[in-house]
Amino acid sequence: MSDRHGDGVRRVSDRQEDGVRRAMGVYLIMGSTNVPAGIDPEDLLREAIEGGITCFQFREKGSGSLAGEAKLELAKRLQAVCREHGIPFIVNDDISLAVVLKADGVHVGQDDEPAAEIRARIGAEAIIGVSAHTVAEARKALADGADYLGIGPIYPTGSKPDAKVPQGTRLLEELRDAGITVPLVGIGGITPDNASAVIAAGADGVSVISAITLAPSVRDAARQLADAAGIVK
Ligand SMILES: Cc1ncc(COP(=O)(O)OP(=O)(O)O)c(N)n1
Ligand SMILES: Cc1nc(C(=O)O)sc1CCOP(=O)(O)O
Ligand SMILES: [Mg+2]
Repeated sequence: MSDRHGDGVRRVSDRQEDGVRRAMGVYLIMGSTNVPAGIDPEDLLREAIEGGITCFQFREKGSGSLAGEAKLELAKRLQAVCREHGIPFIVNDDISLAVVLKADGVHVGQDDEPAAEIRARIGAEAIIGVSAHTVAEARKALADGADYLGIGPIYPTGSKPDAKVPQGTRLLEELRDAGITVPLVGIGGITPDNASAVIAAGADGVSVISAITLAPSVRDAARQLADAAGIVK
């Protein structure tokens, strides 16, 4: 841990921050409800990794999602695939699950547990991602110890019924103009066609659900997003 930004807040070390920045490149989010019928989530994840994703978030949420033992089993299977390939495995919302699995990190929103409390539960080395929709929310998340920020929705999304109004790339630009240097990832309605605009606005990467999970070729979609994000293999 280090107080590299001189603000008294403990975050992952400089070396880890470089790793987090790289991991933001193409950040796939998926739970069982995002996977087309007849496809094994593990196979979809493997194909996305072949295509070049750099981070994975397990987000088991919404109508028809798994709970209890079934959720735990799916999370373990997907974490094993990530481990095989050196891809960070991040858990959405469910801090207890992240602790049980010794996940690489968690992602939380404004209505979830504050980052400062999460750090004490998941340990010094784990990555904490926080969603922010304004510069003020971003500053608060960073003061609480967030290691990266998820900024969205950039474009309209069909994957999150309670998503806020899309705000384009404006906040990414504002955050960089305000001197905020932490890793940022754009989210919401991002596709291979618009991903480069998100990077040009200051994001270190793009986070997607449907652009990969619903693509005719998962591998090609991941590869196109990696190209748009400027990822050099
Ligand atoms: C990378 C990333 N960015 C933003 C979100 C959204 O988180 P949140 O606002 O908590 O909403 P839910 O995903 O929990 O519905 C995210 N999950 N990942
Ligand atoms: C999980 C999530 N969070 C968002 C936010 O704006 O915070 S948008 C979103 C869904 C992203 O899915 P897709 O890539 O299919 O648009
Ligand atoms: Mg959340």
